[in-house]
Amino acid sequence: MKIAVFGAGSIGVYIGTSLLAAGGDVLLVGRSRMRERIARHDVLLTDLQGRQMKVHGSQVPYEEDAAAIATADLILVTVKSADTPTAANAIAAHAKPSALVLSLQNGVGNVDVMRARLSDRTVLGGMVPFNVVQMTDGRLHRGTAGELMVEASPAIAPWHALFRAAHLPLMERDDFAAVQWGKLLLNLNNAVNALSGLPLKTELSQRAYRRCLALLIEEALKVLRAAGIRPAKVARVAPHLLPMLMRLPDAMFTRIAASMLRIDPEARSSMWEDLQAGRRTEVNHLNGAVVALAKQAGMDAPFNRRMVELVHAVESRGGEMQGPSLYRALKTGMENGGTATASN
Ligand SMILES: NC(=O)C1=CN([C@@H]2O[C@H](COP(=O)(O)OP(=O)(O)OC[C@H]3O[C@@H](n4cnc5c(N)ncnc54)[C@H](OP(=O)(O)O)[C@@H]3O)[C@@H](O)[C@H]2O)C=CC1
Ligand SMILES: CC(C)(CO)C(=O)C(=O)O
Repeated sequence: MKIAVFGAGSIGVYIGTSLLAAGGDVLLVGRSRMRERIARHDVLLTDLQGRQMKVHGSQVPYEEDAAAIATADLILVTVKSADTPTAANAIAAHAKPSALVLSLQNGVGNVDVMRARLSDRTVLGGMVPFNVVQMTDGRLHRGTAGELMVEASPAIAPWHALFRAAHLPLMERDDFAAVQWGKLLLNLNNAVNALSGLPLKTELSQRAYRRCLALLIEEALKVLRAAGIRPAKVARVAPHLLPMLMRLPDAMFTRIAASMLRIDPEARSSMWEDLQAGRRTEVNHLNGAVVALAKQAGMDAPFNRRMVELVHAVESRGGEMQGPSLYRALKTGMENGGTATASN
């Protein structure tokens, strides 16, 4: 049974190569940059537990033509959210009708986007709790822990053994919308992290950045409550405790929330990687999803709205923001509703 990874970047190559090394028949579909990188460096996967795995580049099937997914029985979609419509169109054009499509993306809207375009196929949601960064030395480094979650379905049954063999067990969840919102609350840190320019651990160790995150999560929790959505606990801390924990002084946070800082010092958010690569970010699909849900519920979400503006300003002009400036900029948005500018 064949697996195609559609959008082989950080997550796609990490998961695809892990499945390949575990004996899976895997094909990666992506861009020339990654194909060349794999040919040059092989694929070296490392993680925070010190595990290392090297797969020779010549053993990693990598195609740039989407038509290569034609023989796949499982298609893992690992493009960024803005590319989901293109991925769905390619699947509609080339994949077997029986192929199972599994989105391993952040955000709450990708599965619906694909289902709308692939109404005759099975499309499931998946959630990747851990972080993978492309290091300058060619490694793909997993910097946090956690198990993959997937929407419960009989269609996933044939794939459990392979994922388990690849040290990527799949946890089936009946409450998948809640899982996605639970993950999205954590992803509100992606923008804070990207604007900080710092590794996740350094950023989260600074109260000024955590206070920004507390504003964003607290607002999102209010919006979710108004919309009747209960986010699931997808990490060690329950969602409603996050704002209080984030606001603790550094010494207390380090002690009480030690598990949240169990992050490799090199780990960064995927949005930081986008800014570094000069790509558009997923901010519209993360903080923007809170703003959109607020609108549906007849509310406003000014902190998340402001965050979307700040990230767009940095996407076009570059720059980083220190914690206190970012906090002031979020609060300014609340008070004035003005247009964001990136500053220090
Ligand atoms: N990185 C992480 O640690 C985590 C990421 N996620 C989520 O996983 C998803 C993937 O993230 P990540 O792996 O970081 O993203 P990447 O940008 O590293 O990988 C996506 C890849 O897909 C390529 N791509 C886009 N469109 C196409 C297409 N039509 N055909 C072929 N290739 C295409 C992109 O190329 P190009 O950019 O050149 O278009 C890019 O190389 C996102 O939703 C992210 O939020 C979830 C948890 C952790
Ligand atoms: C794992 C996590 C939460 C790390 O920030 C992530 O989802 C991302 O980088 O997109």
